[in-house]
Amino acid sequence: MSGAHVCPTAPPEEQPCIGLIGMGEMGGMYARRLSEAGWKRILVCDRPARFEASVMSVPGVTVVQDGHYVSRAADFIVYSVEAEFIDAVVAQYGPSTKVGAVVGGQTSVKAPEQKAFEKYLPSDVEIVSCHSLHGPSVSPEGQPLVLIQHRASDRSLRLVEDILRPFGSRYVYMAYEEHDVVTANTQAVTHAAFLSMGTAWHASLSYPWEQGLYVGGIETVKVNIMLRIYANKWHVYAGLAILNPSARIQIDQYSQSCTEIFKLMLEGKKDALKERLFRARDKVFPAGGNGKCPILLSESILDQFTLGSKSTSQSSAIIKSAPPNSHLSILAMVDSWASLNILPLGHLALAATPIFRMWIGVAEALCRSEEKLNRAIDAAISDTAHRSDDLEFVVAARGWSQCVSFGSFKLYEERFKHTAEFFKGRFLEATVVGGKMIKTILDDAALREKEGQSIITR
Ligand SMILES: NC(=O)C1=CN([C@@H]2O[C@H](COP(=O)(O)OP(=O)(O)OC[C@H]3O[C@@H](n4cnc5c(N)ncnc54)[C@H](OP(=O)(O)O)[C@@H]3O)[C@@H](O)[C@H]2O)C=CC1
Ligand SMILES: O=C(O)C(=O)Cc1ccc(O)cc1
Repeated sequence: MSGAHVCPTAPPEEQPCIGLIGMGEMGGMYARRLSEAGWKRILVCDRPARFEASVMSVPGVTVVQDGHYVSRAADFIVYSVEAEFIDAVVAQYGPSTKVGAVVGGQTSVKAPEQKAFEKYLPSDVEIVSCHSLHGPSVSPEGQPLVLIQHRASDRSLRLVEDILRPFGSRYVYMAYEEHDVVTANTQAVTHAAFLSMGTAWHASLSYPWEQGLYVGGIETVKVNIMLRIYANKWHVYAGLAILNPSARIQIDQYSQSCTEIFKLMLEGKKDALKERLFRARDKVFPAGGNGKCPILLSESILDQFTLGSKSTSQSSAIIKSAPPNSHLSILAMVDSWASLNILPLGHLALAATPIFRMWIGVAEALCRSEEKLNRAIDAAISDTAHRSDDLEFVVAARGWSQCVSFGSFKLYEERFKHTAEFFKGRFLEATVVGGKMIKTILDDAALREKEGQSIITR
């Protein structure tokens, strides 16, 4: 390719050839969006055994047998495969990469990807990696897209920027190492919390929002996101938890924080609990802070996204009668960040995934309100309505932490799929309602950011 900018309105012969290896959720989303943008030379493949099944009639997209056919022809190649397999896949196809091509990967954890690229890509191939910080069903417009100029000229970085520009994402430039620290800070504990919620509710054999528990306001966010995560691919969460060393430490601390807080609850040590949680609150959400407040919509708007509710009047009656919650999952998250001196609020502007944006919004809404925080602490000490769920939650958080520390993909897969199976019948509603909730929250945040108000107090 010449050094000039490339653009999808150019004649096909002047366009770069774009290669995608791995045609699952993210590879498929990239293929469709690149085609919609007008790119006309897109070569894609999945596993050779799926060649026939992968054939699609998307303008500009040609499905080929395997990664060799992609690698030898494409000017920019994105590997969108499981992090667990990136080494094996790059070992297989990397040496076939066209001289002078640029290679990147979509993996959520970059250490194994970097190692594989450095090991197997010929030295005349450049590396500009990427990572769309959102799931495949979220529009990339306005979302962060990490670009990593690792072993590459500015010209190659520009080629990748030009190719991905039609997504309308916001480029965030990072080094490989920084990527893994930032994504651990934003995703590790966030996912551990939702996975543990699912495991705990599954252990109780209940869909609590259908019985008047965990409904309305921030409870609605918990349920919707838990279901959203279990509806996604297990290996996405396994990869970023098991293969990112910073993530492991944080998931372990999360489980520790859950246990210690729960012990204070059982012992009725209200002063100690209060002192610990307020200290954590002050560290993670400092007074005055950056003048910004949570991304979260008002509780009444969130109420609209309650799952399983028959009518608005019925659901508001349920919400009013719902017992107060200790919010162990949220408070343990804030406590674990404070214990590890992590300030994830700082990543909000640059590198927040939609789920992290909402979840830290929930935590901030709880922590910045003395009244809400005191109510959660009172409930933790005196109200036993949620105690058995909290116990299950502590056990679940410990289980996930052990699973990650053992580094077992097999165990992770079994735990994940076992619980996903239990919630399967609720995924459709959660995808529709949760999708609307995410869109409403993100649109609201974007609007306010545009208006220069930044994030809210309402
Ligand atoms: N889903 C998400 O929310 C996000 C995921 N990511 C990252 O993107 C990557 C892909 O994730 P996602 O698309 O969700 O996962 P999928 O499982 O949907 O897609 C991965 C695809 O790659 C295929 N594959 C595996 N080995 C090969 C091979 N040798 N040649 C060609 N294809 C192969 C897989 O086949 P098989 O199933 O048979 O193994 C599968 O079809 C992961 O690293 C993930 O961490 C990043 C951002 C968001
Ligand atoms: O927003 C989240 O945390 C998600 O669960 C979706 C997701 C998963 C993996 C990524 O690498 C990026 C985004």
